Order: sequence, then structure tokens, then C-alpha cells
Amino acid sequence: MSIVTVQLGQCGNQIGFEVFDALLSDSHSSQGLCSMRENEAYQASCKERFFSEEENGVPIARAVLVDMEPKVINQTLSKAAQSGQWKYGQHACFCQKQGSGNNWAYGYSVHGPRHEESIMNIIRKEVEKCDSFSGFFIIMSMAGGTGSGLGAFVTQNLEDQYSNSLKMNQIIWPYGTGEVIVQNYNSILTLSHLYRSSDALLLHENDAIHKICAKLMNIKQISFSDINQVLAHQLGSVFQPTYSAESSFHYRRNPLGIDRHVWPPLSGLPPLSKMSLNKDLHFNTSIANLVILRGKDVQSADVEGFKDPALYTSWLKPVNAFNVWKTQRAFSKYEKSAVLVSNSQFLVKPLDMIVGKAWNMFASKAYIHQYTKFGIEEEDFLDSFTSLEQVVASYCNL
Ligand SMILES: Nc1nc2c(ncn2[C@@H]2O[C@H](COP(=O)(O)OP(=O)(O)OP(=O)(O)O)[C@@H](O)[C@H]2O)c(=O)[nH]1
Repeated sequence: MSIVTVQLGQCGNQIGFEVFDALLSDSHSSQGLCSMRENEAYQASCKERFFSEEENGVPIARAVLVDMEPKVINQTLSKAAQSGQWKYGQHACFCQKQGSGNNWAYGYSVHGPRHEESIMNIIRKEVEKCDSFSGFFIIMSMAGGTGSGLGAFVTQNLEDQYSNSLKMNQIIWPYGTGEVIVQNYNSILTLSHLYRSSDALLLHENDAIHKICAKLMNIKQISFSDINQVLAHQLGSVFQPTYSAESSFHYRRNPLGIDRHVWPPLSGLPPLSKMSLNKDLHFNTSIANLVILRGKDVQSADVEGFKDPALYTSWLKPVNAFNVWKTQRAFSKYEKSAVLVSNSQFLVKPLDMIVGKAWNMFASKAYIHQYTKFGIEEEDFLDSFTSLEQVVASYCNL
């Protein structure tokens, strides 16, 4: 089954390029420490997921590139073409002349409706190229204007037009300090809108990845390119094929692997009044965890610790809350690798902080006119605060 990736804004396009590059170079890496037959099955499965028919022997990414200014898209297209390994489709881009100036409202209420038809048409054509379509992977930041505002608009449209297909958004959490003043407004608007229209948000914090580059990789002058390569390796090792649970010979067909039928019991959602925002989270309770193991010794790796019921909320049994995906095929240059994808309380504090900072600014009405000017009213902000405070409360009470 195939995934169509939608890359939005500067951040989405720069990361999207690194992800496809990482997927393809992993797929081409020599043998991956497994049998030739297994390697071939892995490569075929990767290709079906992320690349369409070759043009002169060069795979074409199943991707749509969207930005409101041409610079980053042009750079992205030429980097892919220069790789000689893969490229983007000729008609897969949509760009305009002027960005959103970090204004979420401009991306969502102006660029969105104005370019809806053209963008949705390009996406539809990409979906039609898939023999078997699994869903969308939408890459964007949450703090800018285009990726976040237009990204939320496009995700909502995808939900309306492809309600049965999975929509997973890869969201970049902004640096805590030193970026644009309205980043907290943009962030709460993005998150609250995606909360309604997306099936899953995969979050990465720029601060956390920056720390990996500085402390683990010892990089002195850290650029977005360094950060994006770390991200691409993490995402690649989540999305590259793994065996299905039933069989250790066949690769899973559904690459996004989300069970959309899990719901918390109604009693599990606390009323707002019970909310304990300042409650210390001594322990990181999870709703679900997925461990992905690749390479040498995967069959003997011990993951028993992840099955401890104490790690999970009481309404989901560990047997349903914990999954392991495996393949002996090594990822990239790593002899062994392990990735944890966790739906847990980990982001409660950063989320609470962003909501708090945005609320403080909102209370003094700072910069609100920049949003109301483009149709995002105070009411919309209040709705966003309410829905995110409910999310924080629900996670606090897991
Ligand atoms: N990890 C990572 N973060 C990025 C990158 N580029 C921008 N960001 C982050 O994204 C946020 C800004 O969003 P952008 O994607 O630059 O903005 P945009 O969507 O193009 O919107 P406009 O510039 O308003 O048109 C900030 O939090 C940046 O730290 C990137 O290549 N990698």
C-alpha cells in the first residue's frame, strides 16, 4: 500500500526532502545484513510505499510540494534531481510568490480558500497513481504561517474528501525561545484544528533534536539540515517496512499502522473543573507504545519491560497498548536500531506551556488584530484554548 506525502511550507519541504533521501539511500544500501531475497522484498515494499513508476530508471517520490514562495521548493526540487537517485514528479508542486509572514490566519483563511482547488487537484492526481492507497503523511511546522495555517486547512480538506483514509501529520514543535513572537498563537491554532481533522500527530521538538545534534553527534554549528537528517533517520526507521505480526516472512502492507477504533471510555475524560494543570507528573503514563526493531538479533531482543501494566492507563490492556514491529533487515548504516513511538504524557508539559504563554498574550489582546484582520476571531482562539485545555486535562488524568 502507498502513502502520499504532502510537504508544506519551508519546514515541511526541507524535512520532506531529507525523509525521501533517507528512505531511498537506506533502500539502496548494500544488502542490509540480510539475505538477498529478503533485501529484495524490503526494497519492493519501500518502493510501493513511497515511490511511483520510474522515469528513465529514476524513482519518483509520491509527494506533493506546497509553499507560498518559490525559493524552498526550487531548492528542494534541485537537490532531489542532483541526487540522481530519485526525484519529485514534474507536476507535483504548487507555489506562489508570497509567503504568509508567520501569520497562521493568512495561511488558513487567505491562501487556503484561494488555492484550495489547485492544491487538492494535485493531491488527487497523486492519489490516483497509487494502485492501493493507504493514507496521507503531512509534514509541516506548527509555528509558521504557511505550513501551519495552510497545512491545517489542507488537512481539513483531506478529512472531508478522503474521510476513510488515514491522515498522519508530522509536526515540528518550535524552539522554546528566540523565534517569532506569535509562535504560541500559531501553535495553538494548528494543534486545535488538527485535533479535529487528523488521525495522528507525530511530534518532534526542535529543541530535543538540537540537543541530539549537539550532545550525541558533537556538531558545532547546527543547521536545519543537520536537524532534518536526524529527523529523517527517525522517521525512516518508523516507516520503512517491517514484518507483520502474523508472519515473519511477509512485510506489513499497511505502513501507517494506526488502530482507529480505540477510544477512551467516557468516564476517562475528566471534566475541566477537575483539571490539575500543576500536578507533578512523576511518571510518564502511556496510552500506547510501539517499538520498532531492525537489524541483528531482533528475534532475541528483550522487550518484556514494555509490557508492564504500570506503564499504561487503566482502560487499555498492555496486550492492546504495546506493539513490536521487527525486521532483520538493518536500517541505513546501523547494525541494530530501535525506535520508540509513544502516545504518552511526555508532551503534557510543553503543551501546557505553549497554551499558557498564548493565553497570557491573548489576555492582553496582543497581536490579535493581525488575526481578526484575516477572519480568525477571538471566539476561534477561545475554542482553541478550550479544546487544548481538555487535551492537557485528559492526558494529566491517564
Ligand atoms: N526542524 C526544522 N524546523 C524548521 C525548518 N524550517 C523552519 N523550521 C521551524 O518552522 C517554524 C517556522 O515555520 P516555516 O516552515 O519556516 O514557515 P512557513 O510554513 O514557510 O510559513 P511562512 O514563512 O509564514 O510563509 C519555526 O518553528 C522553525 O524553527 C527546518 O528545515 N527544519
